[in-house]
Amino acid sequence: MPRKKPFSVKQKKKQLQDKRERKRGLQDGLRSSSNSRSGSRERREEQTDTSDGESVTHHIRRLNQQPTQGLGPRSFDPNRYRLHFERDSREDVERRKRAAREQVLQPVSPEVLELDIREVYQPDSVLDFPRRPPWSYEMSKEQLMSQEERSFQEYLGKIHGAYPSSKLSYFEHNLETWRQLWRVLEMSDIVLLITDIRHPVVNFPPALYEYVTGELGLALVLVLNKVDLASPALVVAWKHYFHQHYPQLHIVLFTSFPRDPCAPQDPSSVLKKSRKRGRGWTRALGPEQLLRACEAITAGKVDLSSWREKIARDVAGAPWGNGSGEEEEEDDGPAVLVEQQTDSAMEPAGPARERYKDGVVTIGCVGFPNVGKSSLINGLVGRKVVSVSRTPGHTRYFQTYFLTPSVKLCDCPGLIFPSLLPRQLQVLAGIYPIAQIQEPYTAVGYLASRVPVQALLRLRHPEAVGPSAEHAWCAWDVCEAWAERRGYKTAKAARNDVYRAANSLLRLAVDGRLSLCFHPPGFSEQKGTWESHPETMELVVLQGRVGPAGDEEEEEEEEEELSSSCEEEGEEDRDADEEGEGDEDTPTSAPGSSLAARNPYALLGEDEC
Ligand SMILES: Nc1nc2c(ncn2[C@@H]2O[C@H](COP(=O)(O)OP(=O)(O)OP(=O)(O)O)[C@@H](O)[C@H]2O)c(=O)[nH]1
Repeated sequence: MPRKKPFSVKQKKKQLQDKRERKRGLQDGLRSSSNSRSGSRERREEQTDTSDGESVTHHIRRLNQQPTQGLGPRSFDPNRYRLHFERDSREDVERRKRAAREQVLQPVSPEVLELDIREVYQPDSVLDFPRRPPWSYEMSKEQLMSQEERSFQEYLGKIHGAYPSSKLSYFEHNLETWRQLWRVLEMSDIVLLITDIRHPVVNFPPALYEYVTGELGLALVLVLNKVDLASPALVVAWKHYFHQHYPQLHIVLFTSFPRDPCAPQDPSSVLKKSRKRGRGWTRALGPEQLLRACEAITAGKVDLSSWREKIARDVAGAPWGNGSGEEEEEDDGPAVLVEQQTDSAMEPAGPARERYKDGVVTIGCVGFPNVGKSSLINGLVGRKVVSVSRTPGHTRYFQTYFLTPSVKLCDCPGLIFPSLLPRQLQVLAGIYPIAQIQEPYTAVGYLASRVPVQALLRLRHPEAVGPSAEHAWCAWDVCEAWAERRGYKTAKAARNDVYRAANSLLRLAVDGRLSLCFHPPGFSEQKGTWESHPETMELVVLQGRVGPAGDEEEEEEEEEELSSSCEEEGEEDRDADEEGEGDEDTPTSAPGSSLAARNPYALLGEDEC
C-alpha cells in the first residue's frame, strides 16, 4: 500500500478554503465588497461594483475550462456538460464598464426593435453549427472521438478567424453539448425547434433548418413558445414571417402558462412573485396544435390516437390513471417511462435509421437554453417530469420520455448557435447565465433604452435632490437607483450594491416582468393589419378560454418587494433570488403580475414601444 504523503497545516487550510469557495459558488464571489468610503463618484462606483473580485475571475475561468480528456468511465467531470463560452478580456470588460458609467441613455425608435434574421445569422457565412464528421464501423471509439475533436477545433477556428470576438455572440464551445444535439437529431423522426416568442429569430439558426429539412429530410416544427409574454398581434406577425421565409416549417404556438390577454391586470402587483401550486402543467396551450402538426407529418404511419385521447382527458380535467375519480398529486401521475442516457447512447447511430421504428414516433425537442423546452415537455405530459429553471443551461444531458406508448419525446440540452447578435441582447434573451456575467451594466443600458425601466420601477436618479428633478441617466445610474429602491447593500460598507441591482434588473427582463419583445421587419408600419387579423382574434379567444380566470388552480402571491435593507432578507433567500438555480414549477413571471402589464409602451401597442 502506498504511504500517505505528509500534509502540512498550510496545505490543509488551503484545501478547506478552496472547498468552501467552491461550495459558496459564484455568487458569494460576486458579493465581495470594499470598505472604503471615498466621496468621489468614480471611486464610489468602483467600490459598489462587486463583480470583479478575484474569486469571480477564478470561477468563470473554471466554468469555461474544457472537459479533461481521457477520464476513466467512473471519473466525474462536473464541467463536462456545462455551457462553455469564450471569456471576455479584462480590457473589454473595463471598457464596457466605463461606457455604462458615461454614456447617457437615449430611448430608441420602435423600428430599432425590428429584427431581421439576416442581421443575426449572416447567410452563406461560416456561422454554422458543427456537424458530426463522416465515420465508419471500422473506426475505434478513440479514433472517432479524436476525429470529432479535430473537426470541432477546425470549426471554432473558422468562426474565430472570420470574425473578431467583439462582433461574435457568445456561443457553445463545449463539444459534449453539440454531441448531444447530433444524437438527438439522429434519433428523431420529427424535430421541434423551440423558440421564445419575444425574440424568435434569435433562437432560429437557419443552418439548422437547412440541415434538418434538407440533409436529414425530416420535418421541422417551429414552436413559438411563451406566447403569454407577447401580444397576440405580435405572435401572429412572427408566425407569418417564418411561414414566408421558411416554407417547409410547420408552426405551432405554445405556452406552458397561458393567460387571458383580456383579463384586467393588477398594477399593484408589480413586484410580486407568483407561485402556483396544483395541476398547473395540464393547462398548456398548444398540445392540440402540435398533435395536428404531427398527424399531418406522420400521415397515418403512426397511431397517434392515444395522444389525442390524452389531450381530451387533460382538457376535460379528468383525473389521471384508472378514472377512479380520485384527485392525484401532481408527482403521483401515471408513470412516464424515462430512458436514462448513458455514454453509449452518445455513440453514433447506424447510417440508415428506420423511421417510426416499432410504430413509435420520436420527437426531438431542440433549441437555445431557457426557451422552455423542459416546460413544454411537462406541458405535454401534463405534470412535471423534467426539472425547469430560469437559469439557462439547466438541462445538461438529453433524456427521453414516453408521452404515450407511440409518442416518445426527447429533451435536448439548450445550445447556443454562433451568430452576430449583440451580447447584451443574448443576456436579455436569457441565453447567457446571469450569474456568470462579468459586466452586467451595458445589458441594463440596452434594456433601459428600449423599455422605460426608470418609469416602470419608479426610480429616482441617484443625484436628484427633489422627486421632480430631471436628470440624464446612464446605465450605472439605473442600477444604483434600483439598488437604492430595493435596499441592496454591500455587506461591509453598506453602500448600494450596484452589481446585484444590475443582475436583478436583468432577471426581471428574462422572466418577462420587464417586457422586451422584438418585432419582425415592417411590423410598426402594419400594426393595424396584424391587430385585426383573424388569427389574432382566434388567439385572443383561445388564450381567454384556457387562461387562469376561473381555473381550479390555487395561486399564491409572494411579496417580493423589500422595504429597506438586505438585513430583512436572509442570505439563503438572497441566494435563491440571485442564483435561480432551483427548480421552478411555474414561471416567476406570472402573467397577471407581470411588469409587462404595467409597461406603458406595451399598452401603447407594439409599434409604439
Ligand atoms: N411565461 C412563460 N414562461 C415560461 C414558459 N415556458 C417556460 N417558461 C419559463 O422559462 C424558464 C426556462 O424554462 P425551461 O423549461 O427550463 O427551459 P429550457 O429550454 O428547458 O432551458 P435549458 O434547461 O436551459 O435548456 C423557466 O423560468 C420557465 O418557468 C411559458 O410558456 N411562459
